[in-house]
Amino acid sequence: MSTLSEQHCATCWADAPRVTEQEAAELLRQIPAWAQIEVEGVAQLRRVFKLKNFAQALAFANRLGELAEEQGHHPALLVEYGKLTVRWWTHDIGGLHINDFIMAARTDELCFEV
Ligand SMILES: C[C@H](O)[C@H](O)[C@H]1CNC2=NC(N)=NC(=O)C2=N1
Repeated sequence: MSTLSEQHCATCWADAPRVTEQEAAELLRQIPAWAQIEVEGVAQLRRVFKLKNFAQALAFANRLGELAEEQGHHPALLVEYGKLTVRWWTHDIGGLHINDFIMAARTDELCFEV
């Protein structure tokens, strides 16, 4: 089976299943720099990338935005001086889908982290 970062997001329907706890634990092992968090009852993946300055954080955010548009799956981004906080979850199902793990892995591939 291909690694997460080689996969593409599938169209996710409103009735698509969330990943199970067991599946999430297995998938998280493939993206060890990410944490699974819960925000207002919604499971999400989060990573804080350390960058040189604001310009680099913004450039990373813009590149990630291009990838999100290509894949039709979009993150929550917080751009700060020297930091970019990225969160992935699937709004349509109110939780985590395999697409979120794919996009977390593909985010790592883009990383300009210093
Ligand atoms: C119509 C459009 O494809 C959908 O609303 C997509 C857009 N991007 C998305 N991104 C994320 N993270 N979750 C979604 O459920 C989602 N849905």
